[in-house]
Amino acid sequence: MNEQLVDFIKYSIPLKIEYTENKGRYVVATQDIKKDTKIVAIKGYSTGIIDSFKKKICSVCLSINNEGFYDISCKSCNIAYYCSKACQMYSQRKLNHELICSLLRKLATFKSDIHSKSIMKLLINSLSLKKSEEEYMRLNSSNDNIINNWLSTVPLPSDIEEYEKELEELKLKVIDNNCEKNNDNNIDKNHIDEEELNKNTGENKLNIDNQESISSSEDEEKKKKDKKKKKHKKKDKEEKEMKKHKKDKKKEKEKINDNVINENEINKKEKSKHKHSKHHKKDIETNEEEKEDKNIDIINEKDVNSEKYDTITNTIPYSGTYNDMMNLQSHFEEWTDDMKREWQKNINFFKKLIQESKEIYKCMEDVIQESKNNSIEDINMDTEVANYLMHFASLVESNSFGIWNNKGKCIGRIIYPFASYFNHSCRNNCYPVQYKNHIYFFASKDIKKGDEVNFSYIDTAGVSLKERQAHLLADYYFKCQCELCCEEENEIISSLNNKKKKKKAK
Ligand SMILES: C[S@@+](CC[C@H](N)C(=O)[O-])C[C@H]1O[C@@H](n2cnc3c(N)ncnc32)[C@H](O)[C@@H]1O
Repeated sequence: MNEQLVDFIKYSIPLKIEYTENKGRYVVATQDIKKDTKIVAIKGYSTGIIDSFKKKICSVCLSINNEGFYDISCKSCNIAYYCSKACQMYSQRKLNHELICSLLRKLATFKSDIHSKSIMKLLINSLSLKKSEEEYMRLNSSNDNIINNWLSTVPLPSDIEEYEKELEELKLKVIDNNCEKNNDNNIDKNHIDEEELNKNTGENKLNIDNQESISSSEDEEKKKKDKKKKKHKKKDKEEKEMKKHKKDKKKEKEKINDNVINENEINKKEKSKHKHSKHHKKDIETNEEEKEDKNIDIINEKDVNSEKYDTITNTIPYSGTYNDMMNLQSHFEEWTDDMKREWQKNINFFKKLIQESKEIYKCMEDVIQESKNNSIEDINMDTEVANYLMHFASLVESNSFGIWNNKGKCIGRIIYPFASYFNHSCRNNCYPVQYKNHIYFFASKDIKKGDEVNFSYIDTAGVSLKERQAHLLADYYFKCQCELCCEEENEIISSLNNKKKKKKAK
């Protein structure tokens, strides 16, 4: 259990992982850390975005569009939205989107609670990442090379540059083709046909070398008309969305005015109330309402652009692998039969769903086989898929973080495998801040070499021992053994003992 699951030292990060029986693995400082220091930035591995927010967040780099909607999307599933063509291409080429495209579409139509659906989505996304990892290892034939940008969910600036270059080349190719085919030879390079480009970057048919040739001038004419029509349609749609968005905003403002609180006040209130960002089931279930009890640090662009939030210093440059994620703690063994029964409907659906993609089903078989250490003939896939999904659900509940928009709504969940070794403490010495696909841990006080580094999963200010313990048990399935809880418990025990002694003495 005490194996070094992430090599912090390799990245000059002053942390290591240790283990105790009652608290499991936890993070320890290997040198003194000053208050307010950025201790580490960790990349996310996999996400489960809630469908109703799909247009507000780039499914690759997790940029949130707080003002409007992203309009680049996978036309086949209409589930994955992107902030840029580079992210769209990244999703197709490196994240195996086409393997899960139809699964995501079907999952969106399944009637279940958003909590369970986001877990199933997270598992599907993770399985496609596992396929990417296998592909990468096959091509590089070395496990050591696994520590590579290639595996990370988010493209690095260099990846985006590479794709943008490809996109430029693609543009030039299309222009060249047009020039060759068009006798007039008077196509303005700056007015590159977006449709043409989309055709070549579109889902499931991204093949730069295999460009369609341009047909006769009649076809050209027809294409132009179609294009105009499409443009009008798109414009209409955008206008409608804008109007709706404005209407919603107006309503929201009216609501705020009703309460005689302005937006600034709300933000201020939220910021002071919600410090941290671990999330639990309820966050997802109640995401449509303003939440009472979420822990979130909302950071604005100005802060984000400061050095404090760079992803170079003290950063682990890869997000871990599927196995790193599955190595995390789950509390499935403590699930009651009732909890298992609640999942039955999801299990039946999920079993059928994954069979729709041969590759993903095979991947599922492999991971189950690996976890059971048994030959596939001796495995009852029906039972094992059910157990695997519930075990995964428990793992997600214990380890995932909420993704929040600037209104404090939980719009999805994310797993950062290497951030999951931080234990909870009601007397924490660090706090996390999330931005895009990274989580940053900052010291909230001076930390001494050898101290445990921990953050608070819940709001603890002014909350009694009994309430804190009940909250953690109900939402995170553990009895808190932090320093503060142990101290307070000991105080209660010794005062009870004193009372008993006094009674006896009388
Ligand atoms: C995100 S994980 C933290 C890493 C975990 N200890 C491990 O070994 O993987 C959360 C789990 O760690 C354990 N844990 C975290 N903080 C704890 C605490 N203060 N007291 C007891 N157990 C704790 C609980 O089992 C909890 O479900």
